[in-house]
Amino acid sequence: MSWQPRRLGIIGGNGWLGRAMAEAMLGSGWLPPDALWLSGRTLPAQPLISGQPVHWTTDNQQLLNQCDAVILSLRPQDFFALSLRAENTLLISVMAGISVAELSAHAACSAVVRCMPNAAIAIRGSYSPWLASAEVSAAQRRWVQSMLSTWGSEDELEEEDHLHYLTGLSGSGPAFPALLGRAMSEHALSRGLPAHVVNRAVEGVLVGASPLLAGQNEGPARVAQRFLDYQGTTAAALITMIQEGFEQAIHHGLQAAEQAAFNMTPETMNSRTPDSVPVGAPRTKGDS
Ligand SMILES: NC(=O)C1=CN([C@@H]2O[C@H](COP(=O)(O)OP(=O)(O)OC[C@H]3O[C@@H](n4cnc5c(N)ncnc54)[C@H](OP(=O)(O)O)[C@@H]3O)[C@@H](O)[C@H]2O)C=CC1
Ligand SMILES: O=C(O)[C@@H]1CCC=N1
Repeated sequence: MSWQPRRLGIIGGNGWLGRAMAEAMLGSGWLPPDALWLSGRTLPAQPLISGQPVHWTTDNQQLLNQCDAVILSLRPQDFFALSLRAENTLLISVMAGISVAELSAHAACSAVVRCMPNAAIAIRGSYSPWLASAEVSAAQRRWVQSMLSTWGSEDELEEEDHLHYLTGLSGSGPAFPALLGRAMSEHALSRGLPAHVVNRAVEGVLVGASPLLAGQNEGPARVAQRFLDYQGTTAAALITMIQEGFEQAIHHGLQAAEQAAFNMTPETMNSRTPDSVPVGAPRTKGDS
């Protein structure tokens, strides 16, 4: 038996992720535009999604009344201020750190899905792990899987702790190669190389070479080991990076993200302002 909502809504539809999800679902032809409702606190300057007209509203309750499945895509710190009654709705949250129990209690709703996509939805390359409350039927789960497939790949999880962990690893993950690229660019520029060459060299590494790690190939640990065994210039770089704490820094970063996901309170949410820890100039305990 299959399950199909009459209409799908996205609360926070004009945000970074909300719009990307909508573009993926419409752009792939998976959802017709008249079956999509989007809401925001303000109406968008560009209302078309994938060049097609959809329903926009600033009234979340109107959206809830129209839709049998609703994605919550607002910032976690805005969630508890949201007035929501979604008794007969399949509620799907992409919000970091808000648990199934919190979603269910705040929205008066028992059929709840949490999933954690990432910014690669924009190119339909997101990895989106997800989990569902017991009240979500097998048919609804299959529908969720087919929706997530329009964003990229997916896996159903059994433990919410794993979703908290993956919020850091894969949800935040697209930022990590970007940080690596930034560090490489800064070093090359400081050595006087032309900016256009630096940009193309870094892009060649991050975008051109990453498919070497894809699916059926060797996997990152084997690739790194092959270069270490080669004992050439690459090994010189890798050994120094490892000795300087590269892997430890990654492990600590993933742990920090996991803790942030576990510890989503209005206080902690508002404390990570962009200039509390500037990228490229990490603060240590002694800094003022
Ligand atoms: N960005 C990412 O890479 C990822 C984000 N996430 C999660 O996705 C969620 C959305 O993130 P993101 O898209 O980046 O955030 P944005 O800030 O870009 O978008 C959030 C949107 O929510 C809207 N909004 C806020 N309050 C309300 C409300 N009461 N009613 C309706 N709309 C509201 C805002 O609309 P307006 O502008 O009109 O106020 C805004 O467009 C977050 O919970 C985040 O944890 C998960 C994985 C990856
Ligand atoms: O940085 C964030 O909080 C969001 C959630 C996971 C990825 N981006």
